[in-house]
Amino acid sequence: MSEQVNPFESLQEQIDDAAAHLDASDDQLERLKHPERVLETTLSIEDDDGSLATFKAFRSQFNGDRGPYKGGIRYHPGVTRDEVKALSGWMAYKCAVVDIPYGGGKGGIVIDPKEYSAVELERITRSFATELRPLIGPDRDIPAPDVNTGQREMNWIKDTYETLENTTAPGTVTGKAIASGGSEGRVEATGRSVMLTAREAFDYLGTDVADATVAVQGYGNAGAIAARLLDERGATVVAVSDSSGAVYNDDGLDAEAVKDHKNETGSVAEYADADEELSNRELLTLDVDLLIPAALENAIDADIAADVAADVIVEAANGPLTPEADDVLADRDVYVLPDVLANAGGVTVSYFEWVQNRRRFYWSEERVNDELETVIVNAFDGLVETFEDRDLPTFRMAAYVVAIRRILDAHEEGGTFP
Ligand SMILES: NC(=O)C1=CN([C@@H]2O[C@H](COP(=O)(O)OP(=O)(O)OC[C@H]3O[C@@H](n4cnc5c(N)ncnc54)[C@H](OP(=O)(O)O)[C@@H]3O)[C@@H](O)[C@H]2O)C=CC1
Ligand SMILES: O=C(O)CCC(=O)C(=O)O
Repeated sequence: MSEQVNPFESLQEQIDDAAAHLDASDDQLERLKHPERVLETTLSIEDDDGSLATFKAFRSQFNGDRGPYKGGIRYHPGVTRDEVKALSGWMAYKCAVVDIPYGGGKGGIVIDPKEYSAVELERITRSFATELRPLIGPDRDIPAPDVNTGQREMNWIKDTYETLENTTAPGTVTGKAIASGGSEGRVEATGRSVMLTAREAFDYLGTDVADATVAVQGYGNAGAIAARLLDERGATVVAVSDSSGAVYNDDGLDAEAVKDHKNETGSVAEYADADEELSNRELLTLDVDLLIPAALENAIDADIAADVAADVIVEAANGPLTPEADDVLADRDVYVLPDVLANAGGVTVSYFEWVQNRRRFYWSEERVNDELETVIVNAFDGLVETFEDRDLPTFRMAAYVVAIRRILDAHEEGGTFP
């Protein structure tokens, strides 16, 4: 991955590009290029050997014009302040694209969780939750899972918050286990919106995703579930990867069996039914119909973009293309369905979870999936309408035009507090 591209600068460049297509002043747009506030803190815990261990951690609250800040918490050694700021901005634009009543936030801890025991991770998470407590809450800022976090971490955050506040407030955090007030369908939601976006995109282009060959980079929550749902629809998933490598089978991989293999061994590598192992670059430049980057930012730079052979890219990850790669792919007429639409299923079902928590009334999985489909299809249709009516260069630009207008409208309606 190209280290030198700063995701926060990429986000700001995207807003600058959108400016040409918007009726908004420079000052209005400047406000939408920076977070409203960022918490930077150092967590310290006693590790299993009794020594002190410290970790840098961040929470960025980007924009709250449309509702409480909302977004995941990432555990990764590559987390930086600027990465978290960028991810919080993409959350604000994403929530506006799918028109759910949230602003954008994101958090992260600089840690490789694979190096710590479950007990240590619980201490670290509870320490972070304690630092976050004054900032979060069901009407302030609502964390959720991201890379290397899931139900377990969300349950710990909820429990810490509720204990310190002496209350029950399950809507303080989403992506919880069902027994802790989670929603049916949340675990699958991000992969489901990737599948729905791919389905709609192929339909728009006059083909059927069921006939598509697919490569997926990243085999965690977003990537593995998108692969499974596409496999179930009849698409042929020929290649998948994780941080240890990539596997390929010309006749198609069984997405669920690859996941079982990864659960057993920790990696997709050496999956028995693979014809061959590929490098990361080989996977990203495979001659497939659909490429799904589902790992981290900057996975595809201009150099790789020049060799991408897929017709359609659906961004499951946040910010997987550098701005230069975006330009190269637009010039080459590769259709890119942007992250702020394609992976918005996660935050959409988080919104459903929050609604259910507030009403203390829980929905069936069928209802969750139906309502998610309506949100994603409506957002897709709105984006296509803007793309065509305004003759915009990319779907990403259409998404920013829609989202920025919605955020500015909310801000203007709110008036000015001196
Ligand atoms: N979880 C969610 O609800 C949402 C997630 N997203 C975005 O989706 C992306 C993935 O998140 P998520 O699936 O939750 O995270 P996970 O931690 O569940 O999975 C991340 C996957 O990416 C793999 N990976 C990491 N580095 C590389 C690399 N260099 N090459 C190939 N694979 C790599 C990891 O490999 P390994 O398993 O070997 O570590 C893992 O399989 C992120 O951009 C996230 O922000 C967006 C919306 C919602
Ligand atoms: O579910 C959520 O609130 C946010 C998920 C997330 O972090 C993302 O969409 O990038």
